[in-house]
Amino acid sequence: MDLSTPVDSNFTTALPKVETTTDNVLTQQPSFFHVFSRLIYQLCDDLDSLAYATNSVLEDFLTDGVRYLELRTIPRASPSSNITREAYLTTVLDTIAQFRSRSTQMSVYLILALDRGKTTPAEALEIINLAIANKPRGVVGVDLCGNPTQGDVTIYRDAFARAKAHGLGVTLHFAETPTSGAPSELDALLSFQPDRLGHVIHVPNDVKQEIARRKLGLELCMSCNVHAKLINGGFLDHHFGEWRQTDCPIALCTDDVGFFCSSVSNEYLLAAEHFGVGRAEMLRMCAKSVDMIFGGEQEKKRLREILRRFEEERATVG
Ligand SMILES: CNc1ncnc2c1ncn2[C@@H]1O[C@H](COP(=O)(O)O)[C@@H](O)[C@H]1O
Repeated sequence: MDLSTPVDSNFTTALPKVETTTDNVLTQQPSFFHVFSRLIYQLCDDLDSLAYATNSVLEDFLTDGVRYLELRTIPRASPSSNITREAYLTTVLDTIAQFRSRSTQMSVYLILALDRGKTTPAEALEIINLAIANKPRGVVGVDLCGNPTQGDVTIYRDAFARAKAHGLGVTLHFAETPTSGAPSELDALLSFQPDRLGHVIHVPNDVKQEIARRKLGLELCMSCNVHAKLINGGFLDHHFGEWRQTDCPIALCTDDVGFFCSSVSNEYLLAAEHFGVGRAEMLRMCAKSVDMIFGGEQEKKRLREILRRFEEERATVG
């Protein structure tokens, strides 16, 4: 059922299921962000494991019925294993290239992320330069992620300006916690002129209006926000209910399948179950989400055609 969804994902999808507590993942840091630095990155610190994980993620999304994927990763050097940032990125891009040569059903692109609080301004520029250099291999955008309770986002102003100047899409993790929903941070992030925002949870009314005015693409992660207790309440209380009333295109995303154990198709099912999103609205939402992809006009055309055919076939079936 899921046809054309830009997906914010992590390579954790390929790793064994990691149990988390149901405490707030951001205040209970050891249960979430530390799992990356203390467990996942140690399990996945050689290029063979990285290629294996990347490939498994791609196969899983394909099996789920995804037809367009934007995968996101922080290109990380692992000095203990002599892996440079470049080697990490080359391995991911090589794996994507091999996947493309086997399967044309699902288009795959890559977004490179900066890890707030960890990435220095100089490293940020290095990552942006890598993104620019690898546009021909399918890098389409850059993101700011990481622990939202850490770091000053304004140090990345030059990096995002450079990314935009070189035609990369900009998406930002936005207002995941009350602290990272402070007006000064949100103003700074919006001044980077992002194309899309992820999460958008703790947003004051005036900022909501600005986001709606700009019609920014929203990457919403229902399972993540509910299970990680980033929002108060359950699925019915999720801000998807509010954003779907605006003109912003929405893509339902998985965030971390490895943590939250929910595929993209399940995220769409959750929207149907909890918010009564029917077939017509679902199709409209998917069609609108095509406008927010970073993969370019040809991809948009392809996705619109897939949606058109899907609609036609289902109409014929009855
Ligand atoms: C609520 N969800 C989230 N919010 C913010 N940052 C997140 C995140 N989930 C994951 N990350 C960030 O992505 C990194 C994993 O990147 P790779 O895939 O290893 O490249 C984690 O270290 C974390 O900082």
